[in-house]
Amino acid sequence: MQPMAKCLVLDLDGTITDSLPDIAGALNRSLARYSQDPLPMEQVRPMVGDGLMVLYQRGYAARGMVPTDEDMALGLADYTAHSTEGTYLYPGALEALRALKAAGWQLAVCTNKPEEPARILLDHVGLLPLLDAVGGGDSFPVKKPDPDHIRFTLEAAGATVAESVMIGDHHNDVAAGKGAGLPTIFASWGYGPREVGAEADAVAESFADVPALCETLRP
Ligand SMILES: O=C(O)COP(=O)(O)O
Repeated sequence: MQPMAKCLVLDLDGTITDSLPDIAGALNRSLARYSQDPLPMEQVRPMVGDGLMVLYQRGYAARGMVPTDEDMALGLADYTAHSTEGTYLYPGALEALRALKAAGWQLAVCTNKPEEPARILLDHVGLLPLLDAVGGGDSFPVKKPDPDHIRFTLEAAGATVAESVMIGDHHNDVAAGKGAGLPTIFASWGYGPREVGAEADAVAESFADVPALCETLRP
């Protein structure tokens, strides 16, 4: 029987792309509708990781407010329309992912960001053609830290848990990866606190480390 290809499952925000400026921008435009001062980017950073809806709830809570369903719907549409303006790939991402692909690895993104803006962003940075699946925060009935988000994404990629590795910068990524039975890599350049690295099987200091760590974790 043909062995299954190995698969690297990647988180998006804070792992592949620095998306914080556009996420904070959309949140602050939403708050501005209520004449609220913008939240500084450093205050928004730890609010990222549980999807856009939770981000809006956290951002509004910081101003003593609760977003309405309309705020959420407008926020998603506004973010989707502006998600590529100030968002960039982390250094070495394209090179590392091309190298893994050339070595026969499959690549899948598992993000809590809704699938539509995730695909727009991945297309914009030139990664979409390299990917075997994109599992967004609204693609399945669950999202990270639920391990099923990873399992469903792997299934969409035609890959198996037994041959896969997870990389992410957030506790949710490591927890979901471990819960699904994958070895995990902490992306130390992202938004997560350094302590998350202690929960993972390996720590990558930069994208250049990733191909070798994948081969070590799935020889
Ligand atoms: O949109 C978010 O809050 C986080 O998305 P991520 O899962 O790609 O980090």
